[in-house]
Amino acid sequence: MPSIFSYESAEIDWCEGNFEHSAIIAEYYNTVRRAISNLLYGSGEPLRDSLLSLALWALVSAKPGLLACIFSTYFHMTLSYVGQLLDELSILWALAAAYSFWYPKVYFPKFIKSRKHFFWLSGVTTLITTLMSFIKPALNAYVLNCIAFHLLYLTWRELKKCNDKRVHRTAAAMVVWWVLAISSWISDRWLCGFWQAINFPYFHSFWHVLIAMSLLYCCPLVIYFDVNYELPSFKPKIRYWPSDSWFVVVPYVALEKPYKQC
Ligand SMILES: CCCCCCCC/C=C\CCCCCCCC(=O)N[C@@H](CO)[C@H](O)/C=C/CCCCCCCCCCCCC
Ligand SMILES: [Ca+2]
Ligand SMILES: [Zn+2]
Repeated sequence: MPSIFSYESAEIDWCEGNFEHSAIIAEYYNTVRRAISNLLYGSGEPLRDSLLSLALWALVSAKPGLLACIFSTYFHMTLSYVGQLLDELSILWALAAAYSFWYPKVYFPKFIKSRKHFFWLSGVTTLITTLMSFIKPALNAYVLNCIAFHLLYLTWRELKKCNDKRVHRTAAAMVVWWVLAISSWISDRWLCGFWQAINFPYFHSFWHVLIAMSLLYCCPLVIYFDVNYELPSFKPKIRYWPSDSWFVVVPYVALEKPYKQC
């Protein structure tokens, strides 16, 4: 009986051939491109030019989210059962942390009266889903990806109330990158036979870069809406680095204190 740490003991195997480029890295391109997208994921941090967004970012999503990136790299190196579960559970916990801190109060269920209650609800839900993830690990990634549809719904509701063109541009970019990312993820899972027949089994490695790009736009949006709800004395602005005129930009949140009227 192979150990849960053994190479290729995971319930999932991606389209890329195993050990074709290295004796110790099972999926070379999935591992390398994962590492590159880690840099993308981390690169947005220094551009947040306010202590508040840095603190929030560091406190909540950067650490668990970066753990997801590290475990995903380990998963592709080994394709082990432990690697798969660490990858998926770290995403679950990163999402749970992000929801716990940043889910707008206006969307709380009626029986939830405070952020503290919502923390408890998130914690219990995360514990139950963590235990359930061991039942059929092959389904975990599909369930996790469905969370993106809830994020799309929340974005749609917030954009209906917002007239800031930059916010709309950032949300549109986030959705475009996510559509490209999820298309690559599904293509690798369901059309692997075709891609292997034409010797091009790299769509999952594209997923890693594309989902990192989508998150690069998602996180400033989340912080923007959070500041609007939680810090009404500040005026959040979405800005682009290096400048608006570039096609691919790194968005970040700038906090402008409105001028005192008196
Ligand atoms: C108020 C809510 C705020 C939410 C902010 C979002 C915080 C995101 C935190 C963590 C997400 C990390 C996702 C990176 C995944 C890297 C690991 C990976 O790719 N693993 C794969 C195997 O290598 C595995 O098959 C993937 C499993 C599913 C990943 C699900 C991603 C969650 C959805 C992220 C939302 C993207 C934003 C776009 C919304 C339209
Ligand atoms: Ca493979
Ligand atoms: Zn992957």
